Amino acid sequence: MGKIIEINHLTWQYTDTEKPALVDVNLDIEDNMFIGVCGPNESGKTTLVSCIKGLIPHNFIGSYTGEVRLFGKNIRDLRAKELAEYVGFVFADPEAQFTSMSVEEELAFGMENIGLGSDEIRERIDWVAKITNLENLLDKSPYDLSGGQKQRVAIASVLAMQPKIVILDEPTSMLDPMGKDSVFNICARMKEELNMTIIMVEHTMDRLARLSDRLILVHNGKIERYAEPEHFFENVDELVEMGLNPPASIVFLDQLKRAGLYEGPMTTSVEETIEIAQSICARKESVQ
Ligand SMILES: Nc1ncnc2c1ncn2[C@@H]1O[C@H](COP(=O)(O)OP(=O)(O)OP(=O)(O)O)[C@@H](O)[C@H]1O
Repeated sequence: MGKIIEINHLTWQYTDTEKPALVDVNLDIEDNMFIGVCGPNESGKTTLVSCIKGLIPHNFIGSYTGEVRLFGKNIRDLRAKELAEYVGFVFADPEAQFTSMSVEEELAFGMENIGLGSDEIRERIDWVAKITNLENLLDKSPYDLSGGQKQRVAIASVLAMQPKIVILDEPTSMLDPMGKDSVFNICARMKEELNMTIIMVEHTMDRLARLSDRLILVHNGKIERYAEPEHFFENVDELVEMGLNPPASIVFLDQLKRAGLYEGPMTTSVEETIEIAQSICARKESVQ
């Protein structure tokens, strides 16, 4: 698997602000990964993903040093059309993305903009509507849908463009638990079945940690940690100090470690955590 995103010594400061929002960021992301991005408020998460989408520096004013490369090409040299083919972006507020009066038109919009033919557009609409379970809503106004349905429309319109990378910035923050589940499930399928690279900024750590191949911790504009979940959660105290809310299974295993009852690796899987707890109980019973 090759690197598809490379960030080298990236520092970015929005104009008229006192300090850089990102400071000397270095990051490599490989193909077909699910990357979870977490960190406290105002730490630089949205800024980081905006740099990967090329919104920074193309659409913002500020000072930019270092470089971001997508598929080996400097993002500064990529045109809007190429960027749209490489990277799709889903916002927290799906309505911010809507431009049409029906779901079907909404899904077609981006494809019409890049000049796809009507047969290709029809085929892709049917394909994304199936994946995101929107088949019965195509003639509805996107504004009349539930929060979860709206977010599925936003994701479907990004999927229809078939980008290699999909970035989602707090996509579930406005959704109820069912809406959250459906967004997480669709994103998992996008990675597994469509081989996309998913980068998700998210505060719901439990679900994010379970799906992610790697987690990034952004703190004060820097990448403080970039690791597989098992290693990411090794020092729980430090994460809590930095404003994170680790998943319940991690907090539980950390307590077992402190009590001298467990020495193995951390896991975010509920099933594995139960097995660990059961084996500790069995050990204790056999000693008594
Ligand atoms: N358009 C902008 N103009 C000026 N400063 C900005 C702009 N957007 C973000 N910032 C500043 O950059 C820093 C990082 O903000 P950013 O939105 O990237 O953080 P975040 O981790 O995504 O926050 P949150 O979790 O609250 O959404 C903050 O200090 C913020 O005030």
